[in-house]
Amino acid sequence: MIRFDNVSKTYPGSSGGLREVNLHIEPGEMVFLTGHSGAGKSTLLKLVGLLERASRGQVWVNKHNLGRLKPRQIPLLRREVGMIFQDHRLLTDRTVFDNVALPLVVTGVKHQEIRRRVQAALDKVGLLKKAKALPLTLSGGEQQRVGIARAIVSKPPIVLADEPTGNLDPDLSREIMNLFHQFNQVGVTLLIATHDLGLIQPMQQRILVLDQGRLVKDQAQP
Ligand SMILES: Nc1ncnc2c1ncn2[C@@H]1O[C@H](COP(=O)(O)OP(=O)(O)OP(=O)(O)O)[C@@H](O)[C@H]1O
Repeated sequence: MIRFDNVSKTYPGSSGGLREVNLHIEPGEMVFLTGHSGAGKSTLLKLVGLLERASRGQVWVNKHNLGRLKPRQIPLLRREVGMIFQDHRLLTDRTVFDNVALPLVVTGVKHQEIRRRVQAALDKVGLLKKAKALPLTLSGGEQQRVGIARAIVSKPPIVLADEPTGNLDPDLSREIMNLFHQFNQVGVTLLIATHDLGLIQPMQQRILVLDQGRLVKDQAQP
């Protein structure tokens, strides 16, 4: 589902990035990505989500070689990858419904279908009753769940999350992890970057460790 062949990423004027990363994630896996601050976790996710391009090597996502994508194929790939960020990135002047609907609106899905799918996504994250609320009237955990609903509304086979529990207390963090686990149970491939080892160790999933841009450990599911 996700493959890195000798992938390096350099940023102009920075020693950070990724160095010769090789990696293979099968369909339906749930994988955690960890490592010190600046180790390259966000960079790796951005390469999968096409927010950055590799400097060397090949990134494959759902059978597409990202270095060879034609411009018209980019929106298609974006629909196949849902992204969740620590800071939610919600539009504060739009309702919860409108925020979740956004990925469908930009790809021209019909009004009725949008309604049905947004309701289904909000139901999954337990926020149907908040559809008309504005994001800033919600708690941090609820805002994060809106971000998750937006990431899954187009039913992507791959979901990436960058520090999704970074601002949440331990109970809410476990709630979010349970949600991810439920998505994984229905076949979604998940790649989740986090510092929070205490949260991920009990989940008994595969853990990848980055150190200064190198993949230094790939610890299989026990
Ligand atoms: N757009 C950019 N321009 C220049 N350097 C960058 C850019 N993005 C990331 N870097 C550098 O690449 C390195 C890896 O950054 P990245 O954000 O991938 O790390 P991270 O493991 O996600 O860190 P954190 O846990 O602090 O979010 C860092 O040294 C960072 O300064």
